[in-house]
This record gives sequence, C-alpha cells and structure tokens, in this order.
Amino acid sequence: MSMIAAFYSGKSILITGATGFMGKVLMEKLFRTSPDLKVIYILVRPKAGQTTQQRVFQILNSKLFEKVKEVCPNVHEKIRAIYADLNQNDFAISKEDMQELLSCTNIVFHCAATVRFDDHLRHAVQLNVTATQQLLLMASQMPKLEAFIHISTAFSNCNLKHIDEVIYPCPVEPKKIIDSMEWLDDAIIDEITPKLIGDRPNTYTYTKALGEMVVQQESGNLNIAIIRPSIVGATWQEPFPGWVDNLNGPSGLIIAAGKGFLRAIRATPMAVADLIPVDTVVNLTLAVGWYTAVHRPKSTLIYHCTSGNLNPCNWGKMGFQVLATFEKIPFERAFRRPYADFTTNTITTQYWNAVSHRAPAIIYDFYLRLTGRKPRMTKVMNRLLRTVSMLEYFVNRSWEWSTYNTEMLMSELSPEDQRVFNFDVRQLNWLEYIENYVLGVKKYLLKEDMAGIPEAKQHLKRLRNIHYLFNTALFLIAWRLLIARSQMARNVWFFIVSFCYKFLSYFRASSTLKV
Ligand SMILES: CCCCCCCCCCCCCCCC(=O)SCCNC(=O)CCNC(=O)[C@H](O)C(C)(C)COP(=O)(O)OP(=O)(O)OC[C@H]1O[C@@H](n2cnc3c(N)ncnc32)[C@H](O)[C@@H]1OP(=O)(O)O
Ligand SMILES: NC(=O)C1=CN([C@@H]2O[C@H](COP(=O)(O)OP(=O)(O)OC[C@H]3O[C@@H](n4cnc5c(N)ncnc54)[C@H](OP(=O)(O)O)[C@@H]3O)[C@@H](O)[C@H]2O)C=CC1
Repeated sequence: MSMIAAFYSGKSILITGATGFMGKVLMEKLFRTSPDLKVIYILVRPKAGQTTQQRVFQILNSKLFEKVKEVCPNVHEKIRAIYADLNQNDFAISKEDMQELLSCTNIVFHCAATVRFDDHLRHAVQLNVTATQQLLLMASQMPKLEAFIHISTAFSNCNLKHIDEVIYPCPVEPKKIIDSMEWLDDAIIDEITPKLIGDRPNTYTYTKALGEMVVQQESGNLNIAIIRPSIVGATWQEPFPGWVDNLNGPSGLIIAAGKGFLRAIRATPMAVADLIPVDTVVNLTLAVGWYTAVHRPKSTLIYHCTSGNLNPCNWGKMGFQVLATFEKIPFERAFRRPYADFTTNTITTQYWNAVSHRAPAIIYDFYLRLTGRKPRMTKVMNRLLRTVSMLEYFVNRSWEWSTYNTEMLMSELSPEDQRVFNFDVRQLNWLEYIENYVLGVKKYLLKEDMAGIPEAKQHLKRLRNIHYLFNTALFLIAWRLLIARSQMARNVWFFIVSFCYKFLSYFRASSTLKV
C-alpha cells in the first residue's frame, strides 16, 4: 500500500490554480490514487463566458479525467468549486465559504500564478506576491492545516548560474513592493520596472522570487515547503503520455515549427534544455505534501524539480528529435515544411527572420489580398517573433540546480511510493518523451485526427515541390538578370554551355565506337 496515497485519504485539500496546466494534473492524480480523500476545494473564477461550475464540469469531462471516473465514480461530489478571484481582497470568497475553508482544510497546494513573462508589474505582484501573502494569512487561521505547499519556479533566481535549495533575498523587501504598487501610477511603475527586476529577464521570474521571500517571512508556525520546477512539459507517463493543454514553454514553439512558421531560433544547441514532465512535478508535489505533514521538517525545505543535473538533454538534441518526429507525425495544413535552424549568431538570426519568416509572410499576405481575402500572416509572424524573443533568454543559457532535498526525499519513499509517485527523472528516455510530446501537441492542442496523417504527408510533399520550383525559378531569374548585366557572367555561362556540349559529344562518340 502506498503511504502517500493513504495519507491523502480522508483529507480536505485546497488547491489554487486548479484550472491551470499543473493544477489539473495534480487533481487528477489525487483523485486517482486517493479516491477516498474527503474533498478537494478549488478556488475558481468565471472565465471566457463560463461559470465556475461549467469550468469544473468541463475539466471533469475531459480526456484527462477518464481514468479518474473509473476509480472514483463520485468525483463530482468530492470537488467543491469555490468562487474566488485572487486579485481581490480576501479573494472575494463568501463568508460561508471562507468559514468552511478555514475550519476544514488539511493541506494547501498553492499553484495559482500569472506565468506571462511580460505581465505588468502591478498585476504580477498582485497575483504572485500579494495573493501568496493573503493565502498564507488564511492558512495561519486553519486549525487543521498539516502542510502548505507553494509552487514556485526554478527560474526565480535565473540571474544566478548555480542555484541551491535556499531562498535568495531580492534587494527590495516584498512588503515595500506591495505597498508601493498601491499608490504608484502605471507610468512610474513602467519606469522603475527594469531597475527593480535588475538582471532577471522579466516580471514573472522577479515576482516569483518575491513570492518565495513572502513565504519565508510569513511562514510563522506553518509547515511549509517550496517546489521549484523548471520548464514544465507534457505528461511523461500519467495518466497517459503526451497530455498538454496550453501553449506555454516549448508547446507553442513545437506548433510554430511543425506548422512551418518558425524556421530558425536564436538558441545555443549545447545549452541544457531543462524540461520536466508535468506528472513528475505533480508526483514530487504530492510526496512533498506527505513528507512535510508527517515529518514536519524544522525549516522550510525547497525542492528543485529539474532534469539537467540528473538526466541532461540539450536544445540541439531536442530540436533534432522534434523535427524527426514531424517526419513521422506531421501536422495538418502546414504553411511551410518544418525546419528549424538553431543559431547563436544575432546577424544570422536577423537574416533568417527577414528571409525565412517575414518575407514568406508578406508574400502570403500579398496572395491573400490578390484573392480578395484579409491579410493576416504578417501579424501572426510578428506575434510569434515577439514570443520567440521572450523565450530566447531560456534557450541560450544553462543553469545548475542542486537537488539534495529532492534526492533525500526520493530515498525516504518506500519502493511502492517510489513507483506510484515516481519523480526520478533519470528513468526518462528523452527521445521517446519528445516523440510523445509532439504527438500530444497534435492530438490535445491542435485536436488533429491521426487519420489525417497521410493527407498531411501529401501536403508536405506538395510544399517541397513548390519549394524546389520556387528556388529554381528564383535562380533562373537571378541568373538571367546577371547575364544581361555582366560580361563576366556571360563568359562563365558560355564556358559552362560549351563544356557540357563537348562532354555530351565525347560521350556520344565513345558510345558509338563501342557498338
Ligand atoms: C524545433 C522546436 C524546438 C522547440 C524549442 C522550445 C524552446 C522553448 C523554450 C521555453 C522556455 C520557457 C522557460 C520558462 C519556464 C517558466 O518557468 S515560465 C512558465 C511558462 N510561461 C510561459 O511560457 C509564458 C510565455 N508566454 C507569454 O508570456 C505570453 O504569451 C507572450 C509570449 C508574452 C505573448 O503575449 P501576447 O502577445 O499578449 O500574446 P497572448 O495573448 O499570450 O497570445 C497571442 C497569440 O500567441 C499565441 N501564443 C501564446 N504563447 C505562445 C507560445 N509560447 N508560442 C506560440 N504561440 C503562442 C496564443 O495562442 C495567441 O494566439 P491567438 O489566440 O491570438 O491566435
Ligand atoms: N508552466 C511552467 O512551465 C511552469 C510553471 N511553474 C509554476 O507552476 C504553477 C502552475 O503553473 P501552470 O499550471 O503552468 O500555469 P497556468 O497558467 O496553466 O495556470 C495558472 C492558474 O492560476 C489561476 N489564476 C490566475 N489568476 C487568477 C486569479 N486572479 N484568480 C484565481 N485564479 C487565478 C489560473 O486560473 P484561470 O484558469 O482562471 O486563469 C490557473 O488556474 C505556477 O505557480 C507557475 O509559476 C513553474 C515553473 C514552470
């Protein structure tokens, strides 16, 4: 019997960010391995015209939860969606709901965050810092609370090269930042943002670092742990390989490359691609919840959930495997044939952006205009290049994260727990994982049918022929123009033609002699 699974039985668990990528996988695993848990409270806001109930209904009826329904048929009764907006005071939770949360919760998993790199500092602070502070305040009023697990990111200290499992202080105290966000206007915040974030690349990593400081300062008597995952990718094994449901991290770029929009990126092929499957992060999170509640470590432990030091893969290998998978499993209706050049040179990147990204978009928009349709490709391309420029920071550097606590925890687990809550990334086969990732992107993000693969392959063949035809035509036109203008080019041309003629004559003569 798994000790971790048994620990969560009968428990009331509060999850923030349960509608997000990681939150859904966390809920799924909890229900599947501990169907006897008492209740999962999730803080949800209405979104995109859906009420909180409709959102929960949609999640529970998704493919991700198919296995859960078999082991926990009354899952609908065990999930309690509580209306909440983490941007509001007291999260806008009703008094009755708040009372229930405070009196019943045993474990808190705080996953909610804004993960947008370019979020306005005010908004990023509100969600990643102030909301964390408020949640800790709530937690301090929960008499039955056994553990509070905060999800941070391995990149919260990406300004350092070697990162230990400790909290590194930011120069300005989080409390001061929270206060100043209340009275500074947007223009001033915009002005001071670069100074505040310093050598971090964006407001996301900065506010996640502030969030960790808040956890440290406000922990009081709470039993707290922090988990720092690196780049979270599709599921490795559970509930099935390749599941992914948003464009963050590599997923968006896999689509862009597979559809032929993205053909080059400024990336260092030898830099470590510190990807970690979402189910690995969830398994570690649940193991940490158990360990923190049962063993009650004296201080707040930080767990790095990374792959680089245990089972490294680099961007070059990853890109190669992604492209190789497109050969077997192409995406439908590609704009151009998938190809991705990783270059570290800024001038080469600009050349590729002009020739391979912007020019085809302009030509395609011109074609759309000619055929009476609305041009759109230039806009899509500009957005994509902006996204790529924001991710470039992470694909041109390598970090070293120490993983003593994570390895210590692994050794504390029983063999059964090591199997059921496996977070040993050394067992991951990258080639297989990446292939499943690409397949998952096709199935769950693009919602493409596998039956369409032969047609997709045909389409790529047509694109290849168009490519050859286009290049030949371009070459001939360029050559014709050169001949018309340069005596030297004409001489070369006559030399080649006469050489070919002589060679053919000689060949014909020698074959006649043989006969
Ligand atoms: C050969 C292949 C090799 C693969 C090689 C992979 C390398 C991959 C390195 C990753 C490295 C991350 C390392 C951080 C790890 C953490 O810890 S951070 C957690 C992850 N967070 C993220 O990834 C957030 C990144 N995204 C953002 O911040 C924002 O989307 C951006 C980039 C600022 C764009 O903002 P925006 O212009 O306002 O656009 P937004 O409204 O978000 O979306 C606009 C459009 O772009 C699309 N879009 C959004 N994000 C993306 C994306 N990532 N990609 C493409 N399209 C996107 C949207 O679907 C939308 O399309 P439409 O619906 O309009 O058709
Ligand atoms: N994805 C990654 O690569 C990595 C993620 N992380 C961390 O993991 C955690 C989970 O990330 P991930 O699941 O990928 O992120 P998602 O963007 O998929 O999910 C974010 C969650 O936060 C919720 N949320 C955001 N704003 C509010 C609000 N105002 N009120 C209530 N809920 C809100 C979202 O709700 P809604 O659905 O309503 O928007 C959603 O459930 C985060 O803490 C992130 O920093 C760390 C490293 C890498």
